[in-house]
Amino acid sequence: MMDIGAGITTGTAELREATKMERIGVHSHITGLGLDDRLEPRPNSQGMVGQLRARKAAGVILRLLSPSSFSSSTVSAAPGLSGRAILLAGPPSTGKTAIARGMAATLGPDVPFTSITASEVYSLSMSKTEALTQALRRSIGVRIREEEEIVEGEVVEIVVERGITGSGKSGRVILKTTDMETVYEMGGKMIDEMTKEKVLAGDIISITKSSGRITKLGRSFSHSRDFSLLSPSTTFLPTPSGEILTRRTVTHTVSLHEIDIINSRTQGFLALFAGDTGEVAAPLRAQIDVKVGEWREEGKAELVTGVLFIDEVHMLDMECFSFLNRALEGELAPLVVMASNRGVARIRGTEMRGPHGLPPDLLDRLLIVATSKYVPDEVRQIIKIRCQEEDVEVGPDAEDLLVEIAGDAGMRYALGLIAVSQVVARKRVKSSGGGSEAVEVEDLRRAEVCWWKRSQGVKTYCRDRVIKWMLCSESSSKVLYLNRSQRVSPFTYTSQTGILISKKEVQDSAPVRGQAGFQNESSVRGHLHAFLPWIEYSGVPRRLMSASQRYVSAAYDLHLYA
Ligand SMILES: Nc1ncnc2c1ncn2[C@@H]1O[C@H](COP(=O)(O)OP(=O)(O)OP(=O)(O)O)[C@@H](O)[C@H]1O
Repeated sequence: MMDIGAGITTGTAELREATKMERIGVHSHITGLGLDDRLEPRPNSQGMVGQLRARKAAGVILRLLSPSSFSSSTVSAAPGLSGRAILLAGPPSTGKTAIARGMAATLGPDVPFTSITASEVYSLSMSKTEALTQALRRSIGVRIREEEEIVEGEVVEIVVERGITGSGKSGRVILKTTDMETVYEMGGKMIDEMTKEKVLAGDIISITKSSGRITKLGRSFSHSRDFSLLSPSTTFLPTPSGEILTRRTVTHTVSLHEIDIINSRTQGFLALFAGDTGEVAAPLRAQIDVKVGEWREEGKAELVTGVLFIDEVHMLDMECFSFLNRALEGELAPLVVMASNRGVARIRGTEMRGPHGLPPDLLDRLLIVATSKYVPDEVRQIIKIRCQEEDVEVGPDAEDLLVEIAGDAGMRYALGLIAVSQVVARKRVKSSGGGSEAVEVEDLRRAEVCWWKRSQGVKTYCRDRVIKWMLCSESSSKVLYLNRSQRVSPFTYTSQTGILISKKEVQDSAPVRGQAGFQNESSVRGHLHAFLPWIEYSGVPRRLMSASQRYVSAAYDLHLYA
């Protein structure tokens, strides 16, 4: 563990050991924002399709944050800025998270990117503001420069001697450069490291003096004829020149949050791997901020402003919003990118409604980037990219159908069908004893039977709610028969509406007859919540639980608005 001073450590050695596992994820096809050097969006690049204006806006914002992310760019770089916030706003499945992923991929390798969903802040183990503080501090990097002493040279000889009892070992290694040769004594730990790395005479190695870490750089050209010791991946290098012991500057980037946890007495750095880091005491954070400030003044460290992405931001409540307002004004604030698919929605923790479920004072601070629905050609391209990513072959007719399904039931549903229909296609080939495994229309149709669309789910939801209400004797709700149409009885439409009730059950629930007004017709048709501003015998507004198509029957709540 590296100790920079005054007991504050950064633990970079352990952190660098962590490896990442790659897999095909929902956004794994996205490798950037698909912009050219002038920050102009290409129609289809780096896995991103369409949303040209939003992608360009995201690119410009990143430029403000991290000029170095566009090192090849011809656009002049602005100084790094922090504490900015943007809101990606648009309907579901229009690529808000995808754009955030593209931003993350565009940032330099040591620029931190943290992604959370707003509902993650609600936890029993820590307060909402602590969860947000940790997320914000994860998104600020501290780039630390250190001088390291390195021993680098070609191994001339390794000698290991064991004690008479066989327990203790000691030894020496002779290293050379073109200019000098030196003998180094080795203890047991160093010998173990050498054995682990399989170091032999003729290898070119470097040893970090502070940690004793050995890195095998390759084999010397002078040993290129030792065929028995060569593998296809062997790298040949010339014997190094100059001094064996050299100094070089190394740079590590760790996040403020990692420094907090490593220095927290109750947590320790292992908590970083467990994920559950618990709360960090405020005085410790203040101490770390002061120390980082000192390192900056001494030129040992610099701050790297990263990105915090908060998906579904409308799920945050008023307490979180006011905390964010203040946090964004702090010196150690990252770029905060929020996303919401809500239009006007209730601001959690209040009775007020606001655009995207956000309070006006936070909205004032945001740059809003809108995403819009895709045209069928863009949907087709996204589907093609995903098929390639998931390694699924789809026939031309099936591709047309997928585009149609995406328009009808949403992009996510169509993308979800790709992998599923491949399994169906494979089963078809197996049972018919041969044929192409490419997904065909019939495979998609079969997959559709098993996986419901959103609209089917809504119908079942409403049906379940209505049945529950009907069978509950103490329910505060009532059924209202509107009888607007003389042509139909209330039960003619049960299969269409999904309200699977028998005539008897409805009669048992003592319905009220009358007329009613509907505030929102589309909600009524879709069997969602809506208002009944009036019903025939009462001017008191009610909450509508569910209604059949053509307004023949409706279930409403008596108490809520009485
Ligand atoms: N422009 C795009 N280019 C490539 N893939 C895209 C694009 N837009 C969306 N996708 C893909 O479509 C799927 C849904 O998109 P995404 O999750 O980004 O939507 P969203 O706007 O965040 O939705 P929600 O509001 O429901 O969270 C993902 O697999 C995503 O990678």
